[in-house]
Formats: sequence, C-alpha cells, structure tokens
Amino acid sequence: MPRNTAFHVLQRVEEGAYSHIALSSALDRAQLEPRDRGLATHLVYATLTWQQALDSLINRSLSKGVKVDTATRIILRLGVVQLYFMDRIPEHAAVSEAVEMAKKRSSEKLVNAVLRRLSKDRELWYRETDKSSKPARYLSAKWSFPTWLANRMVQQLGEEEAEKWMEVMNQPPPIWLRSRTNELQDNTPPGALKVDELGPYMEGLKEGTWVVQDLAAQLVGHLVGVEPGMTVWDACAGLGGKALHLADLRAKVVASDPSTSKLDLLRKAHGDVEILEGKAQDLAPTLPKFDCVLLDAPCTSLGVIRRHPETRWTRLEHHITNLAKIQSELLDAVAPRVKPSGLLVYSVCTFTREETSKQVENFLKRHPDFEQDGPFLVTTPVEHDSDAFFAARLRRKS
Ligand SMILES: C[S@@+](CC[C@H](N)C(=O)[O-])C[C@H]1O[C@@H](n2cnc3c(N)ncnc32)[C@H](O)[C@@H]1O
Repeated sequence: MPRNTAFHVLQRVEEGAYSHIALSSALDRAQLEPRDRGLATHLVYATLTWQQALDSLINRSLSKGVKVDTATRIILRLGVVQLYFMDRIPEHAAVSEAVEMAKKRSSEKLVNAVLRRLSKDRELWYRETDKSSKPARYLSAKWSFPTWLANRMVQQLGEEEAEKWMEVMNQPPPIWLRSRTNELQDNTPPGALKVDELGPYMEGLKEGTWVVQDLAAQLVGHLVGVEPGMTVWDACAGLGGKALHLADLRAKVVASDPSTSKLDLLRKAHGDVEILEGKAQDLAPTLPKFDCVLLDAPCTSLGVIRRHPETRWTRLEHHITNLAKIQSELLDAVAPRVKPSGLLVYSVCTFTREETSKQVENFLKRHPDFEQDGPFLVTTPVEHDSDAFFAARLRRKS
C-alpha cells in the first residue's frame, strides 16, 4: 500500500503537480497507518531527490534500445531507491513489490530483470565520473543535482562547502514550529522549536497555538522589528506564514497576494490580518504608506529544495534571470509605499547572487533614497539546519 501511494504521487508529480500537495491528498485518501504514511512519504521524497542517480543506474541496466514508459520508470525508480538509498528495506521486499506493481502494466519481466541486475554497490552511479577534471560534474552525479545547479553552487560556495550543502539538502528537512502563545520567549528566536515529530503538537496545530514554520522564515519575521501597532504591508503574503507571525507580534498587517486559492487558506487561518487580492504592482498605487513593507518575493526557491525535491528538476537556470527581473519590478512598485524613515524588508528562499545581494545592490543604485540597515540575514542548511534564506532591511531616508 505505501508503495502504491508513493507511485500515484510520483505519477502526479510527473504530470506537473507539487509533491507536497499530491502527497497530502494521497495520504488523506489512503488512510494508512502512521508507519506506512512515513514510508510512503520517505519513498516520494527520496525518489524525487535521487532521481538523476536512479535514472543513471536504471539506464545502464537496460538493454540497448529498450524504451520504458513513464509508469514503469517510476516503478523502477521506486525499486532502486529502496535498494540503494534506504537502509532498512529488505532487498526481496523492494524487488517483489516492484514486480507486483509492474504486472498491471505488463512490464514485470523488465522490472525484475533490471532490479536483479543492479548489484547493491552504493557508489556505482558516480564512480565513473571523473572527479579531478570537473568537480561540479562529479558532485552533480554523486548527489543527484542538475549540472547547472552544481556548477553554480561550486562557483558560489567553493567545492567543499557545495558538497556539504548537497549532502544536507538530500536529507529529510527538520521540523520547525512556532509557538503563537507567549511560551518559549527565551528560545532563539523567541517561540521557535525544532521537533522530531508533529504527533504531540497536532492538537495545538489544529487550535492554532502552534504553526509549522521554518526557522529562517521566523527569523525574517523578527527582522522587521515589530513595535506594537506598527503598520506593515506584506505584499506577497501567499498562505500568510509571515503575515500571521507579524500580526502575532502585534503589527497591524495588510496581507496581499494575487493567488485566490492561497488567500482562501489564509482566510481560514487563525489570525488578525486584513486581506487584499491582487498583484503588488496593481495594489501599490491604491494603498497608503506603511511603517514597513515586506516583500517576500517569488524566487527560484533553491533554498527549500529539501521540502520540494522536484524543484531541482523543474527549475532551470534561465528562471534565475526571469525571477530576478520580476523581483526588481516588485521592489520598484512597493518602495513608494514605505514611509520616510520606514523599512522595506526584502526576502527570498534562495541563494543565487542575482536574487540576493546583487538584487539589493541594484535596488539601492536605482533608489538613492534608501540605504541598507544592518547586515543581510543569510541562513544555510549546513550552518542553521534551516532553509537557505536571504533577507535585507532597507531603510527609507527621512
Ligand atoms: C515566497 S511566496 C510567499 C510566502 C509567504 N510570504 C509566506 O510567508 O508564507 C511568494 C508569493 O508571491 C506571490 N506573487 C507572485 N507574483 C506576485 C505579484 N506580482 N505581486 C504580489 N505577489 C506575487 C505568489 O503568489 C506567492 O504566494
């Protein structure tokens, strides 16, 4: 059952669905025991994470010229991920369940042959990649990152650090909670708690006394430096993670986003924020000036790859330029809505230079009435066990 659930989710992801949304509705439908829910989840995330390595192993085991349909490839990926990347699954269970699933597609002979041919040699997929000549190619093969991304990470972080990031980014993400009551004020940041499982907090999550929110996102909320009654426009509020945090800190928040479905969910959340629907560029001329505008901008989301593993295959290098352009248009549109001496907080869940430090540098060149206020907030999965985030405080001169 968990393998079938994982199979259906992976099929939906192949069709363009987001893994976390497809997984959550498949788990609701399947009514699995907690252990099996865990296995289905792990299978989906590990298969998407290691997809490139899995395909490389599968392709070398297929006889020349043999083509496999998408469903059979997914069954093969699920089989190989269990053999190579999941320690506690007995080999016979991985193979026999894959063969069983393949019967419906009449591809059981091929699945059986490929899985039996693949000896359990954990370095097989990258050993033949030459480490000395092209470190990025080697790291791409070893950690199952697209070559363009491995290249960028090596250029930006250096080879050693890039490999540390890749290793951490291939592991399941930590679970961070935020207390919405006055508890845990001595934690850093106040209210943040890393937990091993959600079980004990389910009641509080339903009641709205806890929310799931990554450490980095919580730090962005604190970066605003809310004083009670401060007016804030969250111009890209999405589901409202940061808007609700700011309201909990007693800011008066206007939350807007062009996505109706996201705002519908935000309306159902427990929290005191005013909601407006629309693009920031269209709303800006209709709004007053605020003490702070938060622009949590759409970005390449490369810093949250652990939570959305399909991003590493759907994201392409040219998206960086496209998104950087949108971010600079959004920055220009919202800047006039910041009061003199007020703040513009710009944040993105990614680490490319174009979307982070260069974006801010270019903004300050276009807007000499703003200045950088304090150091950038930069979190990394290696240093903080959080998402990779970037945020900047930009102060409008008085
Ligand atoms: C990084 S997400 C926001 C996450 C949210 N702030 C949170 O903390 O949960 C970026 C959001 O920007 C929105 N967006 C896309 N284009 C936009 C535009 N032109 N104006 C305002 N928001 C936009 C997307 O719908 C998406 O919800």
